[in-house]
Amino acid sequence: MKDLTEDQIERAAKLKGMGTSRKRVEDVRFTQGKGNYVDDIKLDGMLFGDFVRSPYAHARVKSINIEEAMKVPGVVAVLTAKDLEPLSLHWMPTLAGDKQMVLADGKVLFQGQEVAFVVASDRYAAADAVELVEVDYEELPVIVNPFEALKSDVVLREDIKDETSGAHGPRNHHNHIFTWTEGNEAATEQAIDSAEVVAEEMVYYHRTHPCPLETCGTVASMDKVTGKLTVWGTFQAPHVVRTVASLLSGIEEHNIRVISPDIGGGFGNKVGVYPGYICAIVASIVTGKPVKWIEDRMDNLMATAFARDYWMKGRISATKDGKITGLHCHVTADHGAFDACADPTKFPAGFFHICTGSYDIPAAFVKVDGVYTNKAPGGVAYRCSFRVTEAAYFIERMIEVLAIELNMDAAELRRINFIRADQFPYQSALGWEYDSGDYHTAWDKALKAVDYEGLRKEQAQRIEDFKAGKTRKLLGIGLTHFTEIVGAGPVKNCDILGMGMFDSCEIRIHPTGSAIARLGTISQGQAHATTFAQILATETGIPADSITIEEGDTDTAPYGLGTYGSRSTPVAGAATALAGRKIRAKAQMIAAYLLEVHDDDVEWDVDRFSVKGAPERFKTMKEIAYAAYNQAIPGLEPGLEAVSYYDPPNMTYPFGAYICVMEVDVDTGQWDIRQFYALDDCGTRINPMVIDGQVHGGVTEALAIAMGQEIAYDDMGNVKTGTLMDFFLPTAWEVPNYTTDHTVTPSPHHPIGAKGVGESPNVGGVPAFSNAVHDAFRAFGLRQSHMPHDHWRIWKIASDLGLHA
Ligand code: PCD
Ligand SMILES: [Cu+]
Repeated sequence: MKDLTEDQIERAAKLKGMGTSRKRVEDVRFTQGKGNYVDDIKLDGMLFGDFVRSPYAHARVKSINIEEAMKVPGVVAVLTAKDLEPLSLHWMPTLAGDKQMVLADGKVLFQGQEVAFVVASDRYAAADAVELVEVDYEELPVIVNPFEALKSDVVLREDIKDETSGAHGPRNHHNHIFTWTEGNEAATEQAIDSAEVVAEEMVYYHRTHPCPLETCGTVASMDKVTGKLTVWGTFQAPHVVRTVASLLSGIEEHNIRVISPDIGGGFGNKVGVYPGYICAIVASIVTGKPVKWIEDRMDNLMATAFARDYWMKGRISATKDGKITGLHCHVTADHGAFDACADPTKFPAGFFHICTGSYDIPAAFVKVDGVYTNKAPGGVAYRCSFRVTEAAYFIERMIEVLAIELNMDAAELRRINFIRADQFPYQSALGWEYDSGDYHTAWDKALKAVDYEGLRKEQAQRIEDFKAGKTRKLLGIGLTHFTEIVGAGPVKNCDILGMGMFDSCEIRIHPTGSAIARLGTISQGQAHATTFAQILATETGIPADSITIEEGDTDTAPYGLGTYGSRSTPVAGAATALAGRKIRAKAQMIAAYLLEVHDDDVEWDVDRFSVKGAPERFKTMKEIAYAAYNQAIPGLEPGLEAVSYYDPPNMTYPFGAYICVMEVDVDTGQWDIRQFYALDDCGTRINPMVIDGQVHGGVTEALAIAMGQEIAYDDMGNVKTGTLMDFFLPTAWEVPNYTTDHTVTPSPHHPIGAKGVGESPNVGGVPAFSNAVHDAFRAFGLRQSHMPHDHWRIWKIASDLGLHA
């Protein structure tokens, strides 16, 4: 690249383009309480809906009596499955190819399941009436353990009990959903059988929940005069909701308008379709009035979109010197009552087969068995693309266990096995093509930054002091090197219910040189309005401050598949850059005409086109935009607009090196994070400050998951952590200071070289925290213990290891 002149540098700075820590433009309204969330939407004559939910995890519904409920002043209707049946809406398709009850049809399968929908003139009347709906239940045996489910005679899903095959192939038991495999089993078994060293372990990643600040909700408004249905909602994929709503209801798609207003955090919780959406829409169609449904916190934790619940049985083999030769993994995946996982349709276990991680493993095999239990459905990517955090946790634990088996330093074991920079693009044994990476550079930088050797010395001293009775606190050094896989697409193998996973951007430049761009994605806090404008500023030379970014209204935004799986930057970000380049291509022709030279004789210069060799002769983007509308240019149509639909050729593979230094108190189980270092490589960085914010947020969620957050059930299927008294959300009290760092290895196939980053900190953070706990006790014989590592579990580890004598 040519060096920029001082003048060019000055002009570029004014654009606030890529690489600038531009302040988040959306925060002006968020910090002043001027956001506009679903619950802020208030329409004339609006009714409110609320659910009667099952107190039982498994029960037959013998009868539902709504008589008393209907007597509550203000109650308009009480919907049950019987009312939805004539519309064929008592069941709905799930994203995973299963079907799910909208309202209990004959029985309930998890605690908190939707049984009836009360519609009333206000929230309070609805809540009062919910109490008065009488449901006669007959309790059935409850199964909360997936291993037991596969042995039990109890049939959970009676509706499909005789079906020997489901959306993802054969079922071998009435509580079995699918078996899915990837890799070469024979070669893997052979590698493991003939290996010098083998480590085997069961790694459990517990059930948790995204728990965004704003719960899920919707306002549905059927205008019987125009025939138009408008639905506001907490949707991470508004266009998909529109298409699905059209297919289910028979209302033509142009008569449905779906709007995602401001969203108070998504984290995967708002990808799926929930009964509340369907019931609000039906209620609005039936009553002809707008109907609002907003979950309370307990509804949200109990009934929507859990994450994880993966039992991962692993075997990893290596030579005596630590070169890994094979990896085998069998997952028992607890999907709850309905298979409602949010994954691209062809991937029932998401991208779990990224589980060879950052390592060059010649032979690998994974097998995933999906199982029904009496728990809530879901299986969402709580900040981890699709099952990538499970994969990263698995491999990063297996590496630690192998290091113990080899009696080797875990940092060194990683270094020996990293995919080398010269191996990219790298073909993994489980079928992925990693686009780019430089793991050794990142790793060395990370180890140096924390003074790894010094830390190990300190740890050794601490162990001695502990044994000598001088301290009761141990020191753990949690290492992680993760590889993420984000940006679904490619359409050829990624779709949701048949809808290919491309994304889009549409730009309109106004005559005075400012612009609006609309995208198929939707921000839930990620700052898209800030960062997408930066991409366009660099591509078109229009200052970011003069560009409005709009998302989330299906009547105006181009079709897109929404925001989750860190796909906005890899897919919509690429569409944005390419649409910007289309604008520039037309601008070049206009500039050449205005400057009276040939198209090829002008060149791009930050915010203008200038004549080659005569930079003092130029037309700025502002001038070009004005001419585009107001000057007749032979052979060119007026206007300056562009649209781009982008189907990515591959996913992007961000990576990072995280290190957590933790002290644990052997007697109380309390932990204290002394240092957390996070190095992320997400390719070209659009907004370093936004990236830092993403990392802070993601590591904090990782801390929550690793150290305490859990959706726990008792044997009766009761949710034990259904309120924020029991469900751990970290506050400023628990959250440590983070040190962020980066390397930059651009994606070779992305127009601006960017990879996603939003999910990485969760993918890397969870194993870093967990490995720190394990590492603290390694010298005393700990191999594996299950998350979340709350104070009780850490105390229990110490107790089991005999450290409380
Ligand atoms: N290289 C780069 C990359 C990136 N970036 C930035 O950062 C962000 C992010 O991105 P991404 O990664 O692409 O992603 P998105 O797509 O946008 O988003 C999504 C994610 O995001 C994250 N983050 C966040 N934040 C907030 N605030 N909120 C929320 O909710 C959230 N979520 C989470 C999640 S979970 Mo899933 O759904 O589970 O699948 S997925 C997810 C944005 O703004 C962008 O622009 C930059 O700058 N650069
Ligand atoms: Cu996930």
